[in-house]
Formats: sequence, C-alpha cells, structure tokens
Amino acid sequence: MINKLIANIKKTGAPIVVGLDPMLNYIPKQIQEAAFKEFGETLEGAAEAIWQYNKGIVDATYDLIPAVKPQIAMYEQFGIPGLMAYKRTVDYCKEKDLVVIGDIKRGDIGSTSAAYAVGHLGKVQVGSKTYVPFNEDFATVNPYLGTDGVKPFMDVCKEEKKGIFVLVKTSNPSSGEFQDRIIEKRPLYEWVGEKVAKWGDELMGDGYSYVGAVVGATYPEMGKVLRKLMPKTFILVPGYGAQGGKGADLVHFFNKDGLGAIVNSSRGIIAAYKQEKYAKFGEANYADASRQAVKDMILDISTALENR
Ligand SMILES: O=C(O)c1cc(=O)[nH]c(=O)n1[C@@H]1O[C@H](COP(=O)(O)O)[C@@H](O)[C@H]1O
Repeated sequence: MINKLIANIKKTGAPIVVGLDPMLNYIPKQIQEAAFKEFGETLEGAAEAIWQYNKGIVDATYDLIPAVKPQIAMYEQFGIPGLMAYKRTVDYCKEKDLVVIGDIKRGDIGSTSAAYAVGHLGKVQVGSKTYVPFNEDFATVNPYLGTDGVKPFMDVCKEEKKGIFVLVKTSNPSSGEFQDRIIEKRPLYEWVGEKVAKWGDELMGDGYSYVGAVVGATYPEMGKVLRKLMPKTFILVPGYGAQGGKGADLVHFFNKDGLGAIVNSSRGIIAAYKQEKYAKFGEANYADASRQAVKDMILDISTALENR
C-alpha cells in the first residue's frame, strides 16, 4: 500500500490527503433536511447526511487527490449507523481508487491490538468463513504501549501489504506535555521517531516503509529533525489549514525526491464553503468549494517545494 500511495501521489502530483471528518454543523441544510425527511432526526438520519455529504466531496475531488483520511470519531459519535456511514465511505473511496487512511488511533496490549489490526486492516475468521471487516489501507496507531502494542499491526500489515502511521509528534497545543519531555538528553518524540524507523526497516516497500509516522505541521522545526532521523519513513502531516499550518512550514517534512510526506487537511477542505475566501460558492455548492480548496492547497505546497 505504501507503493500504491506513492504511485497515487506521483499520478496526481499532489502530496495531500483530504480528511473526511464530517460534523453535522458543516453539512449543508438541504442535505440534512433530505436525510431527516427519510430517516427522521435519528442516528440513522445523521449517518445518511454524513454519507451524502462525503459522497459529494469525494465526487468533486477524487481525480485531484491520492488519498483520504476518514476520522472514525466523527462517525462513531453517531453509534452503529455512524460506523456504517464510515464503512460506506471507506468502500466508496476505494472504488474511486483512493488510498484510505483510517484515522482510528488505536494501540493496546498485544492481544487487543491484534483484534484492532484484524478488524481494520486484516481478515477475521468466523467458523469456516473469512471476512474483511473495515478494509482501510492504512491505520493510525498510538505507540504509548510500546513494541508489543504496535507489532500486531505490523504483523497484519506484512500479511496484507497494508500500512500504519504511528503518532510521533502530534499537532495539538498540548502535545509537548509528554512528547517533548527530555529523556537522556533527547525529547521523547525523537526516541519514538527512532523506534518507528527501526520498526519500519522490517517492513520496507520500494524506498519507503509500510510503517509511517505522524508529525504535526504545527511543529516544523521538529519535523525537520524527524525527517533526518527517519529517512525511509513516510510522514503523515496533519495540522495544515484549520490548525494554522501553511505550505512554507512543510518543506522540511519532504525528502529531496519530493516524496516522504503527505499533508492532511480536513475542515479546511470539507468545510471550505464556510470560509470567506470560498463564500462565493454558497452552501449548496459546498463540493465545488472543496475542489477549489484542494487545488489551492496543492498549489501552496508545490510552490513552497519549488522555492525551497
Ligand atoms: O493522526 C492524525 O491524523 C492527527 C494527528 C495529529 O497530530 N493531529 C491531528 O489533527 N490529527 C487528525 O487530523 C485531522 C485534522 O483536522 P483539521 O484540523 O480539521 O484539518 C483530525 O482528524 C485529527 O484527528
């Protein structure tokens, strides 16, 4: 899957990922009303609205982008119907040849991680039958429990040729509280980054590993250090747009080959029509606003990379 991600990035010339993080208050009124008319103001109604909204965005952008990152929390809050909308979104994006990064941020003791890995990236056995429950291409993984919490994901990745992105330095304001703590003269995120690179050596694709890292766009200097520490690690870079990250901040996340990083924007793309810059599209044309925001993001990043 890392090879497919790279192929898709080369095909589109766009090292970006659209974050599908739907919230009801971003969903245009006419979509909500149609869903509620059919299903009532219920969890099913919310799930239908989410699905229709996502479909509009995917249809308007899939030819420009290599990948999407649905954030499972946004679906899970609507219970089982929400999870069904998540699965429907995953399947639809795969039909459109997009790489799907399931933003599930899991990680637990070994046996529990194994169940998460099977459910999201692998196959589950039921008697004599085998099922592929969620079928994302990548999953985000929290490494706080250490190697035995991450290994089960790697085992499934090896079998399925899928991948993970392990949290190394997150984009949020409090991320330094633990991640920047100095241990034996180095911040914790460097120790984690080094470990991610080691795990990655065991699972190499063509030039890059199936084991990637997450490093926030909001910490560009740390991104620069981590890029050098993990040369064969693909970095998922969230924090662009709504959290303040800009193209110019991102250049050091990339290797000289122009690869090695993929930048996520969620609200900045899916709720673009709410920004003044894209207000002219209007609520009904939210998907066209998202397409324009994708084009602008690609231009911003490619211009920064050309000028570095
Ligand atoms: O793993 C992630 O994707 C992630 C890690 C991180 O450090 N920061 C971060 O924002 N994310 C996710 O990236 C998305 C960012 O959304 P926007 O701020 O709307 O672009 C959300 O789905 C977050 O859960």
